[in-house]
Amino acid sequence: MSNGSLLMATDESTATLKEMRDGYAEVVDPKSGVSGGVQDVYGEDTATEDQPVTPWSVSVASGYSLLRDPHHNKGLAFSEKERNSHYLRGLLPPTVISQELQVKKMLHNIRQYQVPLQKYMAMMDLQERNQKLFYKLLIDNVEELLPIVYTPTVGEACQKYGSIYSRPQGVFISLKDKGKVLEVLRNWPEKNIQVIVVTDGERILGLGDLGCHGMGIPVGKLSLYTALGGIRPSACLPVTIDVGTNNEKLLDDEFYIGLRQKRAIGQEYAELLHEFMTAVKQNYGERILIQFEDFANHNAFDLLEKYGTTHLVFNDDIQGTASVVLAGLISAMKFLGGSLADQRFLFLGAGEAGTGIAELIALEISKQTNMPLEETRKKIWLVDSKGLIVSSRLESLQHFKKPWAHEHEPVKELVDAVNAIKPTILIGTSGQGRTFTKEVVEAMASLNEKPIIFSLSNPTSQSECTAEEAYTWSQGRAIFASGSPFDPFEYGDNVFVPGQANNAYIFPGLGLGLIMSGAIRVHDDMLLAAAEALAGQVTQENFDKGLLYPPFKNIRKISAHIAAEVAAKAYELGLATRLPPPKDLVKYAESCMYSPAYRTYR
Ligand SMILES: O=C([O-])CC(=O)C(=O)O
Ligand SMILES: [Mg+2]
Repeated sequence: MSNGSLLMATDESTATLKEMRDGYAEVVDPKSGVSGGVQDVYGEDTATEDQPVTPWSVSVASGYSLLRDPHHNKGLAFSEKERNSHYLRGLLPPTVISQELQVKKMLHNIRQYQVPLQKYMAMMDLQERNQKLFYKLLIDNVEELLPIVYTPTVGEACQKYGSIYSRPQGVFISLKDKGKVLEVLRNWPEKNIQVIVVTDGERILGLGDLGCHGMGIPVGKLSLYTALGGIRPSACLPVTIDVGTNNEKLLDDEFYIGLRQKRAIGQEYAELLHEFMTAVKQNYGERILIQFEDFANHNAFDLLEKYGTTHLVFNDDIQGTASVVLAGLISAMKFLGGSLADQRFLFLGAGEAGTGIAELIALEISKQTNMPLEETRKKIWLVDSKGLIVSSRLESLQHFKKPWAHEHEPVKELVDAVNAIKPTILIGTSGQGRTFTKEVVEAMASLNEKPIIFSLSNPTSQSECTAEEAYTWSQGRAIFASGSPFDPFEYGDNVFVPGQANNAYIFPGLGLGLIMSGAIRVHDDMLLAAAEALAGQVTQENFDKGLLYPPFKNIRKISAHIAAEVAAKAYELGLATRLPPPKDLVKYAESCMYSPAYRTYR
């Protein structure tokens, strides 16, 4: 499966070919010389528990097996010549069609489904059947299909993963594999992995602990690595680390696919994670990119800190989200006037996304103004489940919240915090739907001519408010963006197109930039560079429609620009190992991108 050659000449396959020849010799009747018959040639029927057989197969990508190999299958698009030379004659109906027509047909089929989850399943099915067609369809129709393979539908898919499960995707590493993680990785058919997205399923989007069913997230994120960032599918590895789940509903669910036990914590957890991190580097080398995704706060920050100095790691929820939000704010400043240093920021939610964004904004302002970070942080306030984070709470705060405990009276409710802090920018990263109430949005609108409101929690059900609510309650004055997509909304004479402030804008380009430069570490300056590159792609025309981000339909071009800036930063910081640097980084990024066009088989 790993390459285009027809025969995989591994030691194993040579051995099995020999067995096949031996087996064949037995069925030739020595007297008549006639072969055939009903003999159990390979001893499979007569095998017993103590008489094992070899489950061998010969990996020749032709004929029937070619049609079932998702990397090479082209379905009805196999040409006459290919059908002749690859033993496909008769295995396909006579018509030969183009990939374009196949895309048209699939899109038509997918549109027939009323239920998004059915569309998701049809897409997953296509990915398993014909990988190039899947990516061609996704790339050519990214705005329509992103909400299917990604948020919000992927959230529902994870919630129902056990019921819709048909074929395993990615690599599952559970507590049972302790001591054998390297072996597990070696079972994966592809050897040249460049990027891993890994979750432990404890905080899937804003949906909480979904345990092993979190696998939908690494699978979805990596589809975007390929579709949006052009990383080859064979270089992408989705991983779920199963240490149990504390979700009682799942533990009682007969279709649950994971370990039925409470989550391992402490040393047991740390040891499995460490074995994984070590095995990954041992198996794939120093330049393998590991993206942590949807870990709970208590592990996410620790893992990033622990492995940030030894591995090429990046936490999408902390750093990717931070970079995309900063990009939106940079473009808001460009069009509204003013600078980030003039703003007051209030967050609802002080977890990975909230504190990650806050820190990157503080860093950017510090770079822009030469003010020390401790000072720029004071422009940023966070509210968590206990209210405004203030210095009187310092003792009891988790470590990642401490930098945000400023001098202030305690304030319990968000709306009171809005009135007390008077933010110009309100950002929701709480994972709690409907927390930007009418009162909150109205308070923002009474304080600001153009209130900037970001409802970032995913999927749509967890969004702090809807686009309609933000525009209506602010009388059409809000500059709004959300983590999950909302349709354009008509208000008065205007149609507002809400921006999607989702890390999907950043991680594919960031990943491509890291990979193409051979970077060995992720640096905060690369996140700033990515944010600036993304903001640089927003036009006046986009902004006039209410968009703080460029449309997703141009995402490959956008990713190439982000990749180029990230790679440039990697070279500048001395963190790149692919030398010498290419002359034109944007062109180089584009030239590295995977194409879903069919190849012609000789
Ligand atoms: O997956 C998404 O849509 C964005 C994200 O990382 C999250 O919400 O955890
Ligand atoms: Mg995430």
